[in-house]
Amino acid sequence: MQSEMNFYKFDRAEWSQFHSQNFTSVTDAELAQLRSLNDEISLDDVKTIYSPLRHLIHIRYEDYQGDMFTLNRFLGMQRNPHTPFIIGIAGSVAVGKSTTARLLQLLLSRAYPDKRVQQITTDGFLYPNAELERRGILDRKGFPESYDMQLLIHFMNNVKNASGVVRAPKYSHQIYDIVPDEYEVIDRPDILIVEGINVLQLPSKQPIYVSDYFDFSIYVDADPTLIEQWYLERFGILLDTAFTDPSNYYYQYAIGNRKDAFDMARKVWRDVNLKNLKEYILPTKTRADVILHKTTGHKIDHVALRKW
Ligand SMILES: Nc1ncnc2c1ncn2[C@@H]1O[C@H](COP(=O)(O)OP(=O)(O)OP(=O)(O)O)[C@@H](O)[C@H]1O
Ligand SMILES: CC(C)(CO)[C@@H](O)C(=O)NCCC(=O)O
Repeated sequence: MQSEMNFYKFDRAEWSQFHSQNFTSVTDAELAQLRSLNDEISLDDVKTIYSPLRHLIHIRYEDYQGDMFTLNRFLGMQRNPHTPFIIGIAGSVAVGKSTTARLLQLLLSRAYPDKRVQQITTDGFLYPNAELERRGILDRKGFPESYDMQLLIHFMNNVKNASGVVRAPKYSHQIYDIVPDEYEVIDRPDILIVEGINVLQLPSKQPIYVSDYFDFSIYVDADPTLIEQWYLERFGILLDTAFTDPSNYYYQYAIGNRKDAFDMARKVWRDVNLKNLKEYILPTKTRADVILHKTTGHKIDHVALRKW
């Protein structure tokens, strides 16, 4: 907790007070849509936690647009370049970053029907397995050296410069690799949500951080014992869906002994993802603007807001 000394801390009841009087709260239709996104999401969290969070993002987005306007006025530019507002979401493997990103995308799309809100994960910037193998780091997937950071920075730069449609490589958990010749397309969004374990990390060689492109950032936090449980639950789901597909990375595990498969997953959690969390991900927590702390059942019990 000492490491979060530059944060205001709120429990659920306190945080829920930060609703705006003049900004619509989450509607029943939105709640229904969120249910279809992930039927485990607590609708109470959406009202209590995400609605005030959306309000905070709304204020920051307005300020950002004001700053862009001021800059253009100084530069004597006639037209506002379409520079997107970028939100970063960091946290451990399997803590729920992509679920949080999808939830925010939906809530922000609803708040701004005439704006384009897109989402992307940095998983696509991992080197393909063949390249990881060539470098002798296949067992370091997710660690800083397993990402093509130069490509990621280049991507962020193109998105921020609004230079047109930008493509990003695509990662698949099913094949456990980069999908050849398939891309995510980022098409001049007004708001882009970038989610990944590495988004608040400092660069090893590059002069610029991924977070230099962020206008707002969130860290999703939880006790590692709980995250391990979520990781294993998701592993179970991956196994259940791999049975019928021999091209699925998990197929051999799916048709084999289930206990052996889970023993293997527990080992990968301990030796790769937990290690990565402790060494490289957790130290980035206090760089975020907001920390969402989750407890059992993914319920958010605390929110921390950066003071300065
Ligand atoms: N708010 C939530 N409520 C219920 N279940 C959730 C919630 N967030 C995440 N989960 C579940 O937890 C697991 C991990 O979530 P998710 O895939 O979003 O994590 P992630 O941080 O994006 O992981 P990775 O970095 O490996 O891609 C999934 O099985 C997901 O369904
Ligand atoms: C793709 C990442 C790195 C991040 O999402 C992660 O899901 C992963 O695959 N980690 C490597 C170890 C493992 O198989 O869980």
